[in-house]
Amino acid sequence: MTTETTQQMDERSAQSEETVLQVEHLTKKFGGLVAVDDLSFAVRNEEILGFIGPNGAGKSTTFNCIFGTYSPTSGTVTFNGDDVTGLPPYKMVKRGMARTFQTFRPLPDRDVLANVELAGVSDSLFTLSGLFGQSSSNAEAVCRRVGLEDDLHKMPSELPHEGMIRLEVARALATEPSFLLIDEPFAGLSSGEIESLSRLFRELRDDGTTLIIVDHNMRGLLELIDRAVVINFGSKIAEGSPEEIIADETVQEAYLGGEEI
Ligand SMILES: Nc1ncnc2c1ncn2[C@@H]1O[C@H](COP(=O)(O)OP(=O)(O)OP(=O)(O)O)[C@@H](O)[C@H]1O
Repeated sequence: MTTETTQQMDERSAQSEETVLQVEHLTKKFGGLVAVDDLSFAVRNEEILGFIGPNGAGKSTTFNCIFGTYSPTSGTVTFNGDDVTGLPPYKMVKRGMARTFQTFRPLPDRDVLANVELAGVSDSLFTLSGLFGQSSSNAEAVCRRVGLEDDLHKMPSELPHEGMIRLEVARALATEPSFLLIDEPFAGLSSGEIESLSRLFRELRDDGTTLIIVDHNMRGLLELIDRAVVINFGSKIAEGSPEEIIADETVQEAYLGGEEI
């Protein structure tokens, strides 16, 4: 039997402290279809992890199992050291996780500021925080944070596409998360817009937020992320730095047939 040295124990402890999200042997079946198949990966504190895979690979299903929208068929999700498998989304939000949606969901009849304000107010605090104007000043700060300071009183429909994405991010940030799941932020954006949004994600990371960014193609993503996990048919096919991912033959094969790396 080998005995662990103090140095090894310190290293192991430092590693586990670094891990904020651990997905282990996650499987999600829809009837006979295995959408996520025994998937394991970890997300480290204050990194931007790219979660990449072709269309239908199982990215949204994994995302939904982490955030509690779906209960996994089997496997576990550990967040900040606690087993959170199957906890509903509102409990995940209370624990510091937030997400954006690919399909925008702002309240169409409220302006930008009100949308962010309402996203950040928990039911029990609604009246109290409204009374003291607390939620409004927080919401304004969040809008400034994401670059919507000149659009506070615009209706969502008046925002350009990039503005809508920023509003989605602001609504997620209004809950003061330490961990942010971002779903396909770059679809339909120009290179300049991708660069500017990437700057925001980097700033959030540098301020202490951990991010997972999901996308089916890698345009814009590889310059932004610290590491990537690539999945196909519900299973992990590669994990590593952007350089390692680009050079990976299995990834290249998965992306043959029209998908862009
Ligand atoms: N609620 C559901 N019921 C049945 N099948 C589902 C459900 N959600 C997803 N699937 C199936 O699970 C598989 C993985 O889908 P998922 O949406 O997770 O992939 P994805 O990688 O997010 O794809 P995309 O990039 O197109 O969003 C697909 O075959 C999909 O049809």
